Amino acid sequence: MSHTHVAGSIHADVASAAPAWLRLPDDVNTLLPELWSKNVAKDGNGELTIGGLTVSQIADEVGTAAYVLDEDDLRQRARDYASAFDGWGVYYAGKSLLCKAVARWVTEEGLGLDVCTGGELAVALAAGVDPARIGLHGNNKSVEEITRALEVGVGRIIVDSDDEITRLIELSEQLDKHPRLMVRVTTGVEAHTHEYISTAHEDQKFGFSIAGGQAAAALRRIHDHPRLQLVGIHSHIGSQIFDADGFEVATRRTLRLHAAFAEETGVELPELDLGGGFGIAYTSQDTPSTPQQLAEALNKIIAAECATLGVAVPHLSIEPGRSISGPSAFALYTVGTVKQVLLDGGASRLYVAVDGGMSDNIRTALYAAEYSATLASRRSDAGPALSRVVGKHCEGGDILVRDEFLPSDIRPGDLIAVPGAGAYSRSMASNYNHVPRPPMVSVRDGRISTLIRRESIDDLLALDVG
Ligand SMILES: Cc1ncc(COP(=O)(O)O)c(C=O)c1O
Ligand SMILES: N[C@@H](CCCC[NH3+])C(=O)O
Repeated sequence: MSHTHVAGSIHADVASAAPAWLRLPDDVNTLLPELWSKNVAKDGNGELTIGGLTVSQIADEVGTAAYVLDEDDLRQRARDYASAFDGWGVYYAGKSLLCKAVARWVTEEGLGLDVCTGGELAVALAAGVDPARIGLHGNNKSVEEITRALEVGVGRIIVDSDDEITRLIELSEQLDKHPRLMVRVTTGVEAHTHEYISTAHEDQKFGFSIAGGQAAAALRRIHDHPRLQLVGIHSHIGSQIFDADGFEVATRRTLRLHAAFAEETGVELPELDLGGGFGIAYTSQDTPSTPQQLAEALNKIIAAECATLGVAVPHLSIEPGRSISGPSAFALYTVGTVKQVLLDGGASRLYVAVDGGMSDNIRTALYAAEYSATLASRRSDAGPALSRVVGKHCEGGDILVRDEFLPSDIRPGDLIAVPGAGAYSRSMASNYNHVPRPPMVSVRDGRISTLIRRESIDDLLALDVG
C-alpha cells in the first residue's frame, strides 16, 4: 500500500479496497436501525437525533468526544432479559459499563449486578445496590477485595483458584462469615470469537478445569468446609458470541459435573450460572439473537440434559453485559482532519481523524473489532468514499472504524457517530498521550444528564505529584 497523499477526486471504483462484507450503501445518509439504540433517528436535515435532541445540541452542551447513552434503550434491554429469562437470575455484567446511574437503572429493572474488582464493587455500593444482589468475580481477588465483599455480604463470590479458597477460609473465619460461593469452571469450549475474549479453552487464566479434575476437587473442598456455602457451578465461555453451539457444549459439560457431584455427595447444588457473552451487531455482518431466542435455546438444552442426567433443573442465572449496554450508546466525535490516501491498484481511502481514538475505544486496536460510523451533523449529497476513522494518538494502530463508507465530502467540523459504544469503551478507556477521558452523558425525553463528567487536564495533573 502506498501512503502518498493525493489531491483530487475519489477513484471511480470506490469499493475495490473494501472488505467483502462491507456493503456499498445506496445512500450514505441511511442508518442501519439494528446498529442503533431505539430512540436514535435522522431528522429532516439528515442530522442524527436521540430522544428528540440533535447531536449538534448535544455537542454544544457537552462537547466532543462524548459517549451518548439512551437511557430508555438500556432499561428496555435490561427488562427484555428479565422477562425472557423469567425465573432465572440475570446479573448485568458491570465490566461492560458501570457508573452509579447504570447500576441503579439495571437493578430498578429487576437485574442483579456482576462486579469483578473492588472498584466495581465500590460503584455498585455507592449506587445503593443491595449487596445480596451482587456477585463478585475475579481471578486474583485481593485480601482487601474479599474482606470488603464478606463485610458487606455480597450474594455470591465466584471462586477462581485454590489460593482464593484458602484466602476465603482464613478471612471467613476471621470475620465470622459463611459466604455463598460458586466455582468458575473451564469447560474446554473454543468459543468462536477473538482469542483474547474467549475464556473457556484450557490454556488461559480463568477457572478450574473440568477435564483436568480441578473443578471437581474445588467443589469438594468448598463443600467439605463448614465455613463455606457451595451454591453451584459457574461457566462463562467468552464474549461477542453468536453461535449457540459453544453455550450448548459448555452447558452439557457443566451439568455433567453438577450431576457427578450429586452422585458423589448426594447433594444437588441449588444454582448454575452460564455467564454472559451474547453478541451484538457492530456492523451489518453481525446477526445477534434476541433474549427470547437465547432463553428458549438455553431452557431447552438444560431441560433435556437434566432429564437425561436424572437431576432437577437448578436455579439458573446468566450475566449479560455487552448485549445490555453495548447498543445503547454511540460515541460522538468531531472531525479534525481528512486525508485522501492512494492505495495500490488506484483505489483510495479517506483517513478521517477525530478528537478521540484508541484511548476512548481500544477494541479496534486490541481485538481487530469492526465498527460502523455515520456522518451525524448533516445530510450529504456526495457519493460514498471508503473511509477509515482514526484518532489523535501517536500510534499507527489508533483506528476507531477500520472500514466504512462515509460521504466523500466529509470535512473538518462535521460530527461523526459510532454506534455500539456502550460496552467496553468507557470501561476500557485510558489516558494514553494524556488525553482526558470523554464524558458519558445520557439522554431521555429530550433531556441530557451527565453520568460521568469529562476528565480535565487538571484531573490528570492532580495525579502527578512528583
Ligand atoms: C464472568 C463473566 N461474566 C459476564 C461477562 C459479560 O460478558 P458480555 O459482556 O460479553 O455479556 C464476562 C465478560 O466476558 C465475564 O468474564
Ligand atoms: N473487553 C472485551 C470482552 C471481555 C469481557 C470480560 N470477560 C471486549 O471488549 O469485547
